[in-house]
Amino acid sequence: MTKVDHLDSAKSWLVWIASVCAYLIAVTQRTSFGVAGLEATDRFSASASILATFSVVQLVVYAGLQIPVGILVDRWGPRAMITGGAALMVIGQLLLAMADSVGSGLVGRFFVGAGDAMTFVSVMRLLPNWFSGHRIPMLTQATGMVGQLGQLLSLIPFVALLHLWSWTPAFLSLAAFSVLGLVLALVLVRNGPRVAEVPAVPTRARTLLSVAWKEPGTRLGFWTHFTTQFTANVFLLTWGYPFLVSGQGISPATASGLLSIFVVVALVAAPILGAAVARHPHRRSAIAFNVIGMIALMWLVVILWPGPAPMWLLIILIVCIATGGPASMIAFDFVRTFNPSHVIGTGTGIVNVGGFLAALVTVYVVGWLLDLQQRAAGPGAELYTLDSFRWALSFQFIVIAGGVIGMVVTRNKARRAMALRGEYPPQAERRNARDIQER
Ligand SMILES: NCCCC[C@H](N)C(=O)NCC(=O)O
Repeated sequence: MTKVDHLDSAKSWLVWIASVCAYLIAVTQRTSFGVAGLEATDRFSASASILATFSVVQLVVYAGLQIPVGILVDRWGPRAMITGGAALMVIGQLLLAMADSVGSGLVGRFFVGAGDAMTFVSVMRLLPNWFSGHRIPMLTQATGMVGQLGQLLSLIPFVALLHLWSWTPAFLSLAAFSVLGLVLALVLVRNGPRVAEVPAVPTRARTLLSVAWKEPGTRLGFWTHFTTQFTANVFLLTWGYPFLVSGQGISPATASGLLSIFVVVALVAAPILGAAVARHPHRRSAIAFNVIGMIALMWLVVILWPGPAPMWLLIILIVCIATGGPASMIAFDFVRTFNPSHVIGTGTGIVNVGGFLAALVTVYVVGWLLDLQQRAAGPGAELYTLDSFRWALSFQFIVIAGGVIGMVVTRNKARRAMALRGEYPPQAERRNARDIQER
């Protein structure tokens, strides 16, 4: 087999399908605790803030492990990491199934977060090993899209099992589901010839990190992920539901319906963005800027709207925020195309911190601003009012502005580096410029 014969082969598709299934299973484990909130409150006699701690622990573990995981993917290969991640999730869900105190529950959730953190970066790392470049933008989007369906498995069959069988058997079945991920990774996932034939490249963690970070394209990816994805996370993970119900005054059932738009938009927008990125690789940042601009504009309109916003406006807002999810996958395309292959895992890990870091900071600051306004309004004041949400959610503009500055600065640096290598402006633009000069 020559170096590229294996690309886009039947085996490539088999490896991709198996690894995406492992990612879908990881997303199911990730989202399972969120849908078991009421049962968890009973089981652990927990308050709302203790329940929130479970989510925060998981997010912190996930974001904190991205860079070490990325480095390990480059050193050990994606297969070992996906298998190890599935094994950790089995342990985590077994612990959670047996847990009867907050402490033991948190340890279980820690293992689930750690295993989950090992999966996505590894799946992304497999793509350039098994597929040719023109297919990767679409496959990147498809990976994100299929993975998110794991959320539906939590929402429907897992919730049904929880009600039918109660806590322990339901979480044991999640552990069994992760065993399936482990077996799939062991039996079907292969790192691919490129990884197997790696020449003598440096594998010291510090070297991998420094090579990936020094590449402006990696930092462009970081800021792109940071800016495109965080508003969706903030909305879905914490503040969307109270903003819609208590701020905008819509019913809980309608609010849940509005939140489900996220899944639909992800399914529709992902192939469109994947095709756009594949056709116009030199317009990737412009595509991301357009999505960010739409999100910022719609938030501005909703926040400035006198009184509660009409339903059509809320729907447009949610469609724009939700498009940020698939748009964030552009960030991983930057990593792949700007970095040498031996640091793609490390670069992907760095980039994947972006959106989750921005979301963690924003979730916290929005909560803090809501509390602050309630205290300032005096005793008996309501925590969630439309006006307090307006001010608190405006913090997102600061994060967006910071992210856009990061993107512009790193994009310029990346373009300068490409120009030095004679790769920028792209050929078509160079041809146009020559034609104009010759006329
Ligand atoms: N269709 C939306 C997919 C968004 C995925 C997201 N950009 C991401 O970074 N995912 C990482 C993960 O571990 O799921």
